[in-house]
Amino acid sequence: MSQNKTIMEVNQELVKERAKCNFNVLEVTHILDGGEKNTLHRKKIESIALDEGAYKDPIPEEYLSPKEKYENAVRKSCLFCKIVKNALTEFTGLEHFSNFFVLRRTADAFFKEISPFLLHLGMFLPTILGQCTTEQQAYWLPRVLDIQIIGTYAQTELGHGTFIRGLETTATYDPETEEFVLHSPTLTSYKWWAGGLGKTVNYCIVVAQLYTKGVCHGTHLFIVQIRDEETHMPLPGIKVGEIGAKMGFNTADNGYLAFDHYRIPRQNMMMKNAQVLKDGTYVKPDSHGKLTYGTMVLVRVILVNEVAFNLAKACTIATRYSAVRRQSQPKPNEPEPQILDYTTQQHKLFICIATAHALQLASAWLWKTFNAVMSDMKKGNTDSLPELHALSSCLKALSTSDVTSLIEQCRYSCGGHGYMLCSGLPNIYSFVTATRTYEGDYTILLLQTARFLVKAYEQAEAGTPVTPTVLYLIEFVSGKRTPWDGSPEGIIKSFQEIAAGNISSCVKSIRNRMSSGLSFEDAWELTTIQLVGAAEAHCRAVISDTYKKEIARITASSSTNVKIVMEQLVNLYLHYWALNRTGDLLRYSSISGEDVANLQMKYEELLTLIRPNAVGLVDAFDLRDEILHSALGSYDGQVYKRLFAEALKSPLNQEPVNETFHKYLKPTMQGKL
Ligand SMILES: CCCCCCCC/C=C\CCCC(=O)SCCNC(=O)CCNC(=O)[C@H](O)C(C)(C)COP(=O)(O)OP(=O)(O)OC[C@H]1O[C@@H](n2cnc3c(N)ncnc32)[C@H](O)[C@@H]1OP(=O)(O)O
Ligand SMILES: Cc1cc2nc3c(=O)[nH]c(=O)nc-3n(C[C@H](O)[C@H](O)[C@H](O)COP(=O)(O)OP(=O)(O)OC[C@H]3O[C@@H](n4cnc5c(N)ncnc54)[C@H](O)[C@@H]3O)c2cc1C
Repeated sequence: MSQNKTIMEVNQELVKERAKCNFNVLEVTHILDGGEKNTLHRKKIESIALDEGAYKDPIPEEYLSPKEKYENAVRKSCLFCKIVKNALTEFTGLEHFSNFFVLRRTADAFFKEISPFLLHLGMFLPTILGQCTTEQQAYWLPRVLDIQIIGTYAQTELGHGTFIRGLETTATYDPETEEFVLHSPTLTSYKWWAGGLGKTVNYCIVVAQLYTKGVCHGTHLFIVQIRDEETHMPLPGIKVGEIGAKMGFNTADNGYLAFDHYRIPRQNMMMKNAQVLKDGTYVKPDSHGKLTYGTMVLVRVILVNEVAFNLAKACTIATRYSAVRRQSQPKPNEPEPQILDYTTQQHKLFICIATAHALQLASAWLWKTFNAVMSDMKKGNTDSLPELHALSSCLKALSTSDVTSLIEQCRYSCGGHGYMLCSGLPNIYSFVTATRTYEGDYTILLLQTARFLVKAYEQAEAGTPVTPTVLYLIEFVSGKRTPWDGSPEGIIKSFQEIAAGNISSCVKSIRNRMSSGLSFEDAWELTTIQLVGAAEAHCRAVISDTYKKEIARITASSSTNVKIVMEQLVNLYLHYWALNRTGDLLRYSSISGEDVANLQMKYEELLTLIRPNAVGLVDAFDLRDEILHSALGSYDGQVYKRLFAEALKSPLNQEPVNETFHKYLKPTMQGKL
């Protein structure tokens, strides 16, 4: 286990916990990394980036002013890139993204909040890979990968984020000069939010309404230089700045951008899908109308992995702390128990461990699906894009929403100390809660999935084939039901029945509303609460099914105890969500009140079974202390020593008496103010 260089003796509570663990921790680490080779590769990159301690801050980030925080984050972004440059240049295509995940994870040691370069690697680079022609890539990629230029992705405007078709920035083609003229006609058309735009980047992908020969062809993507490469001054015709203080992301210099008839060369339109020829002729993409939305789909896929990783961090912190912390005295004359021994604490934490596994595996599966669809699309086949869009939308929505709640649950589980910034939990929370909004708001994305589900339901009714993730609809419309048996497979089946039942209810509501005279749009609108519920139920069934199948596949050759503990976590996940949805189960499956009571008993048994392995399970995430940034969650469990050491760093503790005593307190207390 690679750990922080500032070694303290390991707390005896954790020594005992580790001795109790009955499975091979490294074996589980390999499962989570996708194989031993990946673990070794990850550790190598972590070692290159972290062993020399370059991530360390002279002054803790939280005590810096906003400007100093930003400057420190830029310094460390450059340092990080310098250190991992070789790994960066391996990004020759999307298939090398495993490196990308490792680098993203390692970078957390450098940033308690966010790197101002996040969008350069997270969106600028992937958009160039996904939206540029081969010739354009040959021009831009070396500059991007070598960090000769730094870019971001500016789509959202002050007036519109969700509704992309409503964006107001225009790009009007001028055949005389073979240039596009970018313009921001209103205040609401100002680009708003792009990470790194405020002060860091000199290039930017801009999403704008394309006009040529007097016709608007909808939104397209353009690469735009916004700052001088030597002086970094905004170029004439560009208004750019930072949008101000936020709940998190404060080192990401999210920015605004406006254009005053700003000209860019024709070649700067990203032309993989649609083109504008020299004379202004527009060439439409011949396959799918939403290909310019490709980066959003990719980043939604990536975000499932991202939040799984953040949940792993949060539950590592909270579980280790709960093993060290003792509180209350339920039995007289006995020692105070470790808080991890309280069943309610196990209820708060073990679902977090199981969810981190479930989402990690679902994200790996989604990643494979994404690559398969991309490879089909290279051959001109876009048939599976709607299913990928529906899947990536609901998985992004549900994973970010679940993880946001569970991270907050981890903080609650650490009592008062969880509220300290040095616990690490507030920073993890403020980062993850934003993921629920950006790259497609929760409700919006579930409604996109619902569109797909309603269509799939109609196909199933009509007897036409449906895609793999909605096959369960065929059984449902044929009236076949599986009797409740309480097995893991049975629970998954019942989740599918809940999803199918919910979709069927939505379809009925829409049809009833339309037959009473409403338009489709109005009937749909009035049904949206149910539609969101149906998409959520579908996604829960997909995650549960994938989690169970992937664990069975991956652990087929694992040692017995690893198999057992992994299966316990799968069952815990299934029981937790079944109990959470008893209303739906009673409505759509054959479960009885007694079955619900049995489900509860089984759930509580699982908590007891998992308890001795809890610390081993979070150790298996193999998160270096430098990445955790937590006084509560470090590998050595020296919670109190670390909390006190953090308190001593407070600027208020650098002098015995603060000057406000002489200025205000003393005069007030002496009645002289
Ligand atoms: C390891 C790296 C770490 C993390 C990575 C980086 C993180 C960086 C941090 C922050 C980055 C934040 C970046 C951003 O937020 S960028 C801005 C993102 N914005 C959004 O996501 C906006 C959300 N809105 C939309 O996606 C769409 O506008 C919409 C809501 C889906 C509606 O679009 P539109 O009005 O054009 O479409 P319709 O509703 O009319 O639908 C028409 C049909 O098209 C289908 N559709 C829609 N989108 C897609 C798609 N992406 N792919 C395929 N198909 C799509 C839709 O379902 C309709 O189909 P139908 O068959 O029903 O007609
Ligand atoms: C930290 C952070 C970083 C970001 N980084 C970037 C970036 O780098 N680049 C970029 O371009 N953008 C970025 N964004 C912007 C982000 O993508 C948008 O904020 C997001 O897509 C939501 O859009 P909105 O803000 O317009 O919300 P709105 O659409 O105004 O949503 C407000 C509310 O209205 C509801 N609503 C809206 N439309 C409907 C509907 N049709 N039906 C039902 N309910 C609806 C939503 O569900 C939500 O509850 C970032 C945002 C954040 C918070």
